[in-house]
Amino acid sequence: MVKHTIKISARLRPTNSPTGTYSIDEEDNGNPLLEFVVPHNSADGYINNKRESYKFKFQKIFDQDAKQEDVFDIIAKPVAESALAGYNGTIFAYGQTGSGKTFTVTGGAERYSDRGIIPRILSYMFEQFQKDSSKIYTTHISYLEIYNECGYDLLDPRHEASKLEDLPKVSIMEDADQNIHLKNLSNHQATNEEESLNLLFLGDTNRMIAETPMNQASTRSHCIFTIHISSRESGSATICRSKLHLVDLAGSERVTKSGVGGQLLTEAKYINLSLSYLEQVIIALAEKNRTHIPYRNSMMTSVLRDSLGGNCMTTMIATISVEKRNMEESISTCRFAQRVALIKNEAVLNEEIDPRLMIIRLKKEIQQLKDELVMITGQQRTDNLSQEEKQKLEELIKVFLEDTDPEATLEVGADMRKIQHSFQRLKVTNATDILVSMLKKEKKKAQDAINKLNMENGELTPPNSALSSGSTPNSMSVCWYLHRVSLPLLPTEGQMSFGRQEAFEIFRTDSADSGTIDDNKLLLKQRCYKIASSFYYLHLHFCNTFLGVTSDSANITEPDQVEDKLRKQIDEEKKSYKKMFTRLKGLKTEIEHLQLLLGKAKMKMQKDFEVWWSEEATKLQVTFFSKIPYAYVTNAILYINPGHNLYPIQLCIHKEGLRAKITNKKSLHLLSLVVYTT
Ligand SMILES: Nc1ncnc2c1ncn2[C@@H]1O[C@H](COP(=O)(O)OP(=O)(O)OP(=O)(O)O)[C@@H](O)[C@H]1O
Repeated sequence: MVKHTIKISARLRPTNSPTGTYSIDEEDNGNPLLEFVVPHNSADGYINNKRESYKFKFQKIFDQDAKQEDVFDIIAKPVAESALAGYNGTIFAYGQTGSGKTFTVTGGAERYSDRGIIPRILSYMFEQFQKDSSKIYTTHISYLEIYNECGYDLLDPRHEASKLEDLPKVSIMEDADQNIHLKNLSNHQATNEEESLNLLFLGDTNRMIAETPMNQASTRSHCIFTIHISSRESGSATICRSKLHLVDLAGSERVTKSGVGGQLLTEAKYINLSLSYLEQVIIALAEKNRTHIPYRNSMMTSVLRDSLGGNCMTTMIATISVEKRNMEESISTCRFAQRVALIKNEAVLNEEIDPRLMIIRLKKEIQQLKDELVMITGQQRTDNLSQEEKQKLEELIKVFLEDTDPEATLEVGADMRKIQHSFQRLKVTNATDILVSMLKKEKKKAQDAINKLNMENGELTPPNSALSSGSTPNSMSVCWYLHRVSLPLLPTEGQMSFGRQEAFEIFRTDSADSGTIDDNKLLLKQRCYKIASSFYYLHLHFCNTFLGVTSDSANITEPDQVEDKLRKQIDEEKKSYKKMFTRLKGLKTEIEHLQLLLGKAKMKMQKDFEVWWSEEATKLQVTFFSKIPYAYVTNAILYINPGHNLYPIQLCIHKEGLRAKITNKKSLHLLSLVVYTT
């Protein structure tokens, strides 16, 4: 990774007109200063009558007599070299109309020596490709024009026959890794310098064709000529990919000063807007701790995102007209450059593995290793073990498993197939052991639970526990009551979504009312046991009494004595029955009351939950989703963490954006939001 700030240089356009006062001080520690001197209180109406001198530091200043060759050597060559080494690069020219941007980037039309940065870079690159026989280079070229915030492919062959407005527009697509892809922008392979220059001229011609006196696109559009380079050492699966953007921006003069109207005013507004967005991005990048950079505001900043504050070696050339009348714009251009100089970029080597070549290489390596193995062992190995080999191995494993010596080892030799087979076998054996022990544990747990239940309800549970044996007639009643008591508070499945149900469960446990509900449930359970056991005793007692009465009656001889005894017994039973009946009636009332209380608590909890649920949903919407335009969102999953597990909650898309509902404030944490964009 190479960290650096964007390099800035200035180029002054030669002129025969009267110039303002300016000077270049080369002596400032290798960073020359460009100074403009504006007369104090000038009658010419200069912009600022308070200051006289404006100084700007650059890495390099090219005076009026500078040659195209010098500009290439000092500015463009280092960027081209790093692009060849696999780093992205950008060179962009910024300045007012007529200050020499196109001359610097593309070149003058008259002399060969006036060739600009692009043809010189192409020439240099193909020369380097030829010199370096250790690598295979591939070059593709694209040429994009941005006019009135719309992108056009300057290499589209339909340019000749169609108006600019009728051509398909280039649009920006962004992938999951926020990489920019340009739809409708063609990429043309160039195998030599000539082909690449032809593409450059084709693009420039198309740019000119679109021009009319009213529509001088060259002045009012931004152009990005991109060279895509990929290189690979022969035999290597690693591919190096880099992009080199060469950018000729539209004139930077202000609308108010340009004195235009109609179509030209509209264009000027667009230019000003996109340059102002560029300025905003640059200001944001220069600010410390700024997290949001408004790249998406304009097409140009979106395309140049990597070049500004990203993975790129970037250089800016400020083209300056030193004519007296252009002083204001020149100072403004220099100010812009000073801000750009603060931006830090981190260029990384763009290497990737070609999977196709990697597979071929690995296959070759495997075959070599196999051959070596055959040579060493003297045995030709197949992919699978033979039947005989398997049988021998099984015997070895059996002996190993049966060996009680903890130090015992399993010797299968240096054969991966045998090692894998042995592991597989041991895994199966181990899994069976684990399953058996799990089953035993579960069985014990179940038995313990039954015993515990019996002990807890010992006084109420009848002898020969109805719960465990299920053999007495009363066990039915006990089970029925238990079942009724343990009815779930949650609405049934289907009434609530999975996430909502989970949320409600956690809300319920964390709720202040939850204790009361649980207490009531316990009480209700106890009452139910009581009523069930009372029924049981009543039943037993009745049977015993009846049996006692009938068995005793055989020994009684005196009818009136028998009658008396029976009457007394019946009276006793009546009393006892009445007592029991009153007790049961009380218990029934208590149970009914408890059930009502439970129902009420359940309703209150559900209501509280609904209020809290909608409050949280609104909060969440405001916090997380208000910034996501619904048009970009097709689907989203929110992961929440109730307790220890992750639960995805499906979100719904509404007209005004995304809506998500999230649960319990105490124990749920928002972990991540996955948004799939169109
Ligand atoms: N360094 C230079 N040497 C000689 N001629 C130059 C130089 N710079 C610019 N010119 C000439 O000045 C004129 C305007 O330059 P150019 O078209 O490059 O300006 P520009 O900034 O690209 O303007 P626009 O914003 O309209 O595209 C052209 O005729 C060009 O040849």
